[in-house]
Amino acid sequence: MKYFIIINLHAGGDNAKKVWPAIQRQLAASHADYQTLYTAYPNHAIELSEQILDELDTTSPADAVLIAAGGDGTLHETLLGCQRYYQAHPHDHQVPTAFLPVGSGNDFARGLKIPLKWENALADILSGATSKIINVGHYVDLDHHLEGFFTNNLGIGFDATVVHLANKSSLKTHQFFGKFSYMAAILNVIIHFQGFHAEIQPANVPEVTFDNVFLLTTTDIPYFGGGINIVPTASVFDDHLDLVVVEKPSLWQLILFISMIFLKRHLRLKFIHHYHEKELFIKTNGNRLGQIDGEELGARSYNLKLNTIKYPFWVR
Ligand SMILES: Nc1ncnc2c1ncn2[C@@H]1O[C@H](COP(=O)(O)OP(=O)(O)OP(=O)(O)O)[C@@H](O)[C@H]1O
Repeated sequence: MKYFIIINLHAGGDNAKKVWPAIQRQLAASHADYQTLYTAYPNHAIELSEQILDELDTTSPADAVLIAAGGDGTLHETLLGCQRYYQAHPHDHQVPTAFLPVGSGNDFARGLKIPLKWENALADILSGATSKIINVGHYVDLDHHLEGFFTNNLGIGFDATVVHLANKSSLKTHQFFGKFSYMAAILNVIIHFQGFHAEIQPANVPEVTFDNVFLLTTTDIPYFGGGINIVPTASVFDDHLDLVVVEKPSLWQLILFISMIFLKRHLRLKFIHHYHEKELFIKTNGNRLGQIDGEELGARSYNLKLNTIKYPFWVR
């Protein structure tokens, strides 16, 4: 196997930089044939994966594996580059991507049961993993004729507002206080959040309208927000997406929601709506923040079509 590692040394509040020498030692001890590409700026992993696939197209080694080393953002960018490349250059054999989790949230690794200890994750990549088809979330912005992908989730409302506030916090990059910036952001959003209007159109089901939405998240994996088990049954191995709509809860409903999440029974609550669909249409009103795999989408109204596309993933 020839491994192409795209590493974001800044992932996990520079955790990737700290562990990179040890990763290189494990690669050498395993006699792995690899090449490293370092991301130099945000979104660089998109270009790097396109560049690798372009080079591989001329040499076409069938035994190549791309490794995204970083957090969920680095994986998102790497897969986005792959999708863009193969959309422009359709190919019978697509190079699989693996994930080495050295970031902070690592929801994708949790969702696919990839070991959170990078030593074990790397050992799996180097031996035992094979190429398996996963279903990556795909959205089309119907108003702006744009499209994109998500490996984890696409959220409008509560989760996106938390991401936005945490990103603005001066504590974000601090190894210890970074976690508190998220907690402070969550508390702030819960107190001040104004519900919004949303129309949902699942395939083959009549349109549903909600007037006071708190959280509207479409997920490809069970987790969001750094380990919250929002849809325990969600899986990238089926071609469905899971949508969770939470209407603005009262204080006691919020306490109930949080407690039931721990029991994995929150989806039975009356003010929570769960859809498991191959295709979804979502329309929201007003200036609302959105997030995709933990990255901000901006504040606007959304008019989206969502489904999944298939991609080979290198996993045990
Ligand atoms: N050289 C760089 N300098 C600054 N930012 C970078 C660089 N390379 C990548 N980035 C950006 O760093 C951001 C965070 O990366 P990533 O999501 O992988 O780590 P994380 O936030 O620690 O992990 P997680 O998303 O799992 O919480 C991404 O938006 C990415 O574009």
